[in-house]
Amino acid sequence: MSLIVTRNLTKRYGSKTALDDVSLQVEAGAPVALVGPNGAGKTTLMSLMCGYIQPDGGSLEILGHVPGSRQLLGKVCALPQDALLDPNFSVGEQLSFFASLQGFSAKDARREAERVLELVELKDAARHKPTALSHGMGKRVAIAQALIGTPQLVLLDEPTAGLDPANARAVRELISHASEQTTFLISSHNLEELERLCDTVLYLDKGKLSQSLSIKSESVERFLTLSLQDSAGEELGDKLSTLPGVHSVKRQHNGREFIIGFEPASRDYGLEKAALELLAIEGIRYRQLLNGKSLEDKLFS
Ligand SMILES: Nc1ncnc2c1ncn2[C@@H]1O[C@H](COP(=O)(O)OP(=O)(O)OP(=O)(O)O)[C@@H](O)[C@H]1O
Repeated sequence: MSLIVTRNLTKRYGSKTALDDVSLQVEAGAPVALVGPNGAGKTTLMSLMCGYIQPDGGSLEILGHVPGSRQLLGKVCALPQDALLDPNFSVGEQLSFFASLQGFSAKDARREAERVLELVELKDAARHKPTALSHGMGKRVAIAQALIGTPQLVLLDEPTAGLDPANARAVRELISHASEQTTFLISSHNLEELERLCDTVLYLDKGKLSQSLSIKSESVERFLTLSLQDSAGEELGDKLSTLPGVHSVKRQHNGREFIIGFEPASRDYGLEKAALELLAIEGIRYRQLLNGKSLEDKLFS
């Protein structure tokens, strides 16, 4: 059974249509990205999935049930963008309480709190009050809260917003790790991060699902993305076009990036070598040479 199915899902706030006829299907598995500009309807879609608000048209089912129904208790969890814990109780007490709300006995609830804190590598934080935690630790605790009871679907809104690179990486790693049991739907503006984590991207724009693409299924072999330290002119594009197997070169970001399309048959790393040799001859310094297009390019080119 599909994890999420929406058919012609529509939500209005007064005269504003926040979600417009959205039909999509998500299967359980690797994390799914939900992207789109500000006001595109991402939070609205997540709120509908949580059952916090009701649709005005169409249908939405999670694991075959209407959001908010008893059958989904403990199976769907959400980490809102600004999840807050009560400053008056210790982290362990609060997580045990949330576990008991899901039906765990008092003893099992304490164990479950310990288990999820261990998952986010914050076992020692159990006795601390939330005010004693750094922002990054607080975010990890909130994710631990979302993992109580090993739900089948966890909705994450900007899970690494405001985190330093080390904490952001820790959060990404724990999402990857927990993905073996739980499917994450991640709303974020950080495309680079989503690309690392997710297999599928849902792109909302002005309330409409304008694209749904599988990042992994697209052949990553047919493009190279060359990023330079400084910008280079069209001449570099012309020279790259003459390399064996190249069928297109797109210059972008004021000449700081070139997307090189090439024939899959020429996939023997010869092209990478030839491109790097060309840069060396031209005295052009590069930042990186990546296989495939960035998610940004896939969505917007
Ligand atoms: N409670 C509300 N009342 C009226 N309009 C709302 C309400 N919530 C959202 N909207 C409007 O619905 C549209 C979709 O908003 P939503 O918050 O779902 O977008 P979003 O994609 O999450 O945006 P962001 O990336 O800025 O968080 C916006 O135009 C927003 O102004």
